[in-house]
Amino acid sequence: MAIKSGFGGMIGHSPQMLELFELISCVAEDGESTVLIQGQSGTGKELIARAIHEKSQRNTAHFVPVNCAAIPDELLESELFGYVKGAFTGAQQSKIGRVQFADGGTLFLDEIGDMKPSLQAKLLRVLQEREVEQVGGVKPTKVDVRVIAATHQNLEELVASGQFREDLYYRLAVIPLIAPPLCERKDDIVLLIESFIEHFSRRKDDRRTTIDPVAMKSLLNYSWPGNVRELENLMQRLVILHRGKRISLKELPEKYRCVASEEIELAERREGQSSPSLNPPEAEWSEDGLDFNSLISEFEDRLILQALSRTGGNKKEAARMLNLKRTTLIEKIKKKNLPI
Ligand SMILES: Nc1ncnc2c1ncn2[C@@H]1O[C@H](COP(=O)(O)OP(=O)(O)OP(=O)(O)O)[C@@H](O)[C@H]1O
Repeated sequence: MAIKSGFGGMIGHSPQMLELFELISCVAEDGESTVLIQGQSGTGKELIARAIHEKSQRNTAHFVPVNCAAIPDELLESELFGYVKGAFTGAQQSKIGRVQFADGGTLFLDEIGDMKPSLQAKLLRVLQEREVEQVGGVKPTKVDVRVIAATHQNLEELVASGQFREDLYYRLAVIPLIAPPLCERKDDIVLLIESFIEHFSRRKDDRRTTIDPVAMKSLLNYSWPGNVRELENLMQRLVILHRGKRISLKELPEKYRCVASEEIELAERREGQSSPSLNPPEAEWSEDGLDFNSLISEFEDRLILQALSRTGGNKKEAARMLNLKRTTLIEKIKKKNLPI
């Protein structure tokens, strides 16, 4: 489930993601070269492929995803290349395959490392000759597709062990892209959490679920082996179970509690203290009017403390959320002597 914002539905502001967005724009502009996306499961490989398609001139034709690992070997060939009437028992009429369906558009071959060798040879032909031959057919048909392949496996190792054709590997890897694992771009975690909470909250009502600083720190410490998919699923679960509440460490499932015991104690001590309200302070109108500067300053304090509490004390993130320069935020915290 993709969130409809960010770059082509991709959320991220870490240097790795910004670099990736730039690469996607270049690749989309070119429109022809084959792309190989490598990365762990759940890192957004399909989102990357969709973004390349959507931002390219091919976006008026189909984006056709095929998961090579999910379709049994014996069916994958006819799914990809189609078949002519009578090609095998049950082929009562001809059917075009997904390669042809993607004509003018993009064919996304997910889990390409699982494709069996005989199909790899047929795919190589599509890439080299730009033509496709249906199962049982005699005449090849010209096709104009951009192929984007993806895998969570190390294709170079598969080539070295003889499980993947070297010639196909080089044909696919004209433009290699890496989807970075979430643990290597922790800068994105807070942003992703906020986006997912907003997305899942919007469904029923506007009450917003929030994460307290220690729970946030714990989520930042976690290693995220399932990457963005795992984070997305956890946020969906938390929003459903604790709609509109403030989530603390105890609401997180056991494996996501990754802070030292001293911090847990500290969190428990802080539990008693109320969190700063985001509402503007009550204005006291007297005959002389009101103290404009101190009211504004008080509201400023609340906004800063809220931002820090939402980011687990991360000043860089808090500054981003407040749309302030990091140095400006640090100056304000010092000048106001805020309790952080
Ligand atoms: N940068 C991102 N911003 C927002 N959502 C993301 C991002 N990356 C991944 N997702 C979401 O995470 C989920 C998994 O993404 P996707 O299917 O593209 O990953 P994948 O690498 O192709 O996974 P797999 O290898 O298991 O097929 C999707 O719901 C997707 O919308």
